[in-house]
Amino acid sequence: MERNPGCEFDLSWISNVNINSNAINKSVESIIADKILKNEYEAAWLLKAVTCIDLTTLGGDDTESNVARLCQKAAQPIHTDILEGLGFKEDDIRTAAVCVYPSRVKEAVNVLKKIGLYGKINVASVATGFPSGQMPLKSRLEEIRFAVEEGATEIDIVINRTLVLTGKWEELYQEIKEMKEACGQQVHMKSILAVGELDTFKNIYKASLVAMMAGSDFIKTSTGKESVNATLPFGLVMCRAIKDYQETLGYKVGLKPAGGIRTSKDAINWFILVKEVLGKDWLNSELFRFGASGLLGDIESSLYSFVFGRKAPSYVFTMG
Ligand SMILES: O=C[C@H](O)COP(=O)(O)O
Repeated sequence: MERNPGCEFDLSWISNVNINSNAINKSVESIIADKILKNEYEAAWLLKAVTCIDLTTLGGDDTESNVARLCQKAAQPIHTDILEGLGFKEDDIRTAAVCVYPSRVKEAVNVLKKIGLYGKINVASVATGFPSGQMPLKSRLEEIRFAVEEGATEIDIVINRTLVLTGKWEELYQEIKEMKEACGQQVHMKSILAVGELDTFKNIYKASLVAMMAGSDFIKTSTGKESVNATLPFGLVMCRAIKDYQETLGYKVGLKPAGGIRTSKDAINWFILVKEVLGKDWLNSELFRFGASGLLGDIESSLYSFVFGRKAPSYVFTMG
């Protein structure tokens, strides 16, 4: 798949945007309503969801050992007995990435290299003054370069919300473009819009387009640290921007909902939304990720119930 190279900044594209909030909320309700999946389809979707997870730890108390555990869990996210019950082998399923702070990147890289999975499981790093983005541009760019040098294969930048809220769209474009350049050719860039702080659906749509014009490989809803994070209405607005961008320029940009996604039901609802609005092409880790620290446990527990026909005992799952 050809990656999004971005395009020139085009103010006229974002100038005449109108979004009806009620219509967005109603559309989400109708897209999600009545979609009852058969159990076996649900199990298949949940396994697919696991392969789309950026398994995340972004705590002030992160250490080398919990990063190592995160990487082990990313390598074997689902208990072997459950996988066997579903007809899979131990190493068939792994998460798309682990996601850590820049200072923890090298530790993740070392663990993944040791178990032979560096390059198969991505190492994503948040950067650019995560979560607020309120740092001088120079240090935000420096942070990207540091994470890349440490071995990050994906960078999750946070956009400067001040520029959105004051309508400085071209400046926003320039900043994100510089961030993309700092990532280099190989490393994929996800742009976190922090939608819960952008005030209006219109701003979310515009920020999505600007981030794509500046060359983002993915647009991501949230840092997980805002008071409102990944909601389906925000997701619908971002999906529509992705679709408009693809219809206009021909490039497919990925979506990463992140923040507060905790349950199997949440994961399935996101898949339904993306499938309905963007189509099946988006239902894989090249174009879709869940940023989540706590989703995996619930998915594993749902799959356990599917395979063994009873609720999982609490001692079975220890993390994620
Ligand atoms: O980028 C990922 C988010 O920080 C994860 O948020 P979460 O801890 O609410 O799952």
